[in-house]
Amino acid sequence: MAYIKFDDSKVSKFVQANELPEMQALVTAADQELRNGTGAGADFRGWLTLPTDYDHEEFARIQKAAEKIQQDSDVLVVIGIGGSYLGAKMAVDFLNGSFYNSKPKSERRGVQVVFTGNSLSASYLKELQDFVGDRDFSINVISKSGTTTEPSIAFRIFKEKLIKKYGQEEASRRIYATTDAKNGALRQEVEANGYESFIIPDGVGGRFSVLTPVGLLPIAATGADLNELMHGAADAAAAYQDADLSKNDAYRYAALRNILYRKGYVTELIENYEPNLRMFAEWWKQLMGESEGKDQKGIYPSSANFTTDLHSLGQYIQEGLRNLFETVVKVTKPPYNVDIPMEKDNLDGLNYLKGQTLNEVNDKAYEGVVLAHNDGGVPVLTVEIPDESEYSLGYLIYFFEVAVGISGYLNGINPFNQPGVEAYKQNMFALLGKPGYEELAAKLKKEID
Ligand SMILES: O=P(O)(O)OC[C@H]1O[C@](O)(CO)[C@@H](O)[C@@H]1O
Repeated sequence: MAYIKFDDSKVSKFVQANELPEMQALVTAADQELRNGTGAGADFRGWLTLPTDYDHEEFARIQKAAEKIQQDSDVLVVIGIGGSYLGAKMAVDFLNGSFYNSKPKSERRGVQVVFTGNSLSASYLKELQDFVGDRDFSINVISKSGTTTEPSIAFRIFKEKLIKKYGQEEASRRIYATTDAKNGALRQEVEANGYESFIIPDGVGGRFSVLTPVGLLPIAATGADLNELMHGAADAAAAYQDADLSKNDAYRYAALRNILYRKGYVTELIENYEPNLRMFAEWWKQLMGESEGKDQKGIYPSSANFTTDLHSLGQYIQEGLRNLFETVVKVTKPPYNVDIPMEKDNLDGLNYLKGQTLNEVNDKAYEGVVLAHNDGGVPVLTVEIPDESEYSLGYLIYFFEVAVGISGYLNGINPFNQPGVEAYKQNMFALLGKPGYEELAAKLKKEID
């Protein structure tokens, strides 16, 4: 039986029986492009084999570094943006729950892990500095280029704090840099100051890098089991190899979302019923959006957190513009369950829930929502994982990574580049007065005035 249960029964009202088989030839062609490297962006397929083909010496070094951090620090400050942030944050939340950082030390497997360098908010940076306060801390700065503005500024600020507290030598021992093997500003700084460093492999783009040191060091710092994470991803890599749509649910998901897209369902909402999967949605949005939104086409990836958003977005999903479809990531057995107390007076009328746990109530909400939204004209796909273990997360990550590779080729784009991200950066550099941008600065100034 498949480890991830993929349920597409709630798209049958919207997709004719012949449509999926008709996609098989295209999926087979997309599979060949992906596997044989004949598709666009082929140099960035390193993630395909990553779960089994990684640097084991470096993997062991990451675990050692995490142990050292756990011994000498209360907090690990992780600095990065985009693919150098979202995967790590998503995994830390998924595996450790919503209140991990607030738990007393004795109830945590690892150190507190906080994230910065993912915005230009001075207030956030200040609040985070105050949060770290006088406590012992280390830094994991993550940047392939080393020149991305947001993490570069945050790194300067936390590096200054680290040097003030420990002096240059000890500060250098508390900085872990995850960056390119040879190139970039951060690599230069590593060489100059002797920081311990980990490598972002060349063939793995930022949004596919969660199973590289980019994600692995912050995850390990929380005490999570990296071997199980990689094991889950490796088993998924083996499970999702067959191009046959009847045997490969990740490919089936890719094909169905393309069928829906061509009918006008141009927005996909990734949904969860567990708050610690909120960041999973953010990771998925980058994976899908940066991979597919190009050449003036692509599904717009959005998200909703249930049941919370049923009381805000629920109205729109039920009755708004009919261009939405939903993909629910469902957890069969969340880590905890809660009994609902019965009250003698039953003033709120809740005693009808007698004998039902909160997880059962949540499951009924899911079932009710799927039926209601389906009736309202919204196709719903469900990707169900058994639990919130490291193994399941590794499996799930790979499911969506391989699906977006196939999906991108089905839609005739290069799923592995992100040229559009540069546009705002160029303008920002010009407006900030960065040397080399004088001409653009003059042009923008005219437009602004
Ligand atoms: O790791 P870097 O070079 O700081 O880049 C950060 C992120 O910026 C992007 O290049 C564009 O958003 C992402 O793909 C990448 O993950």
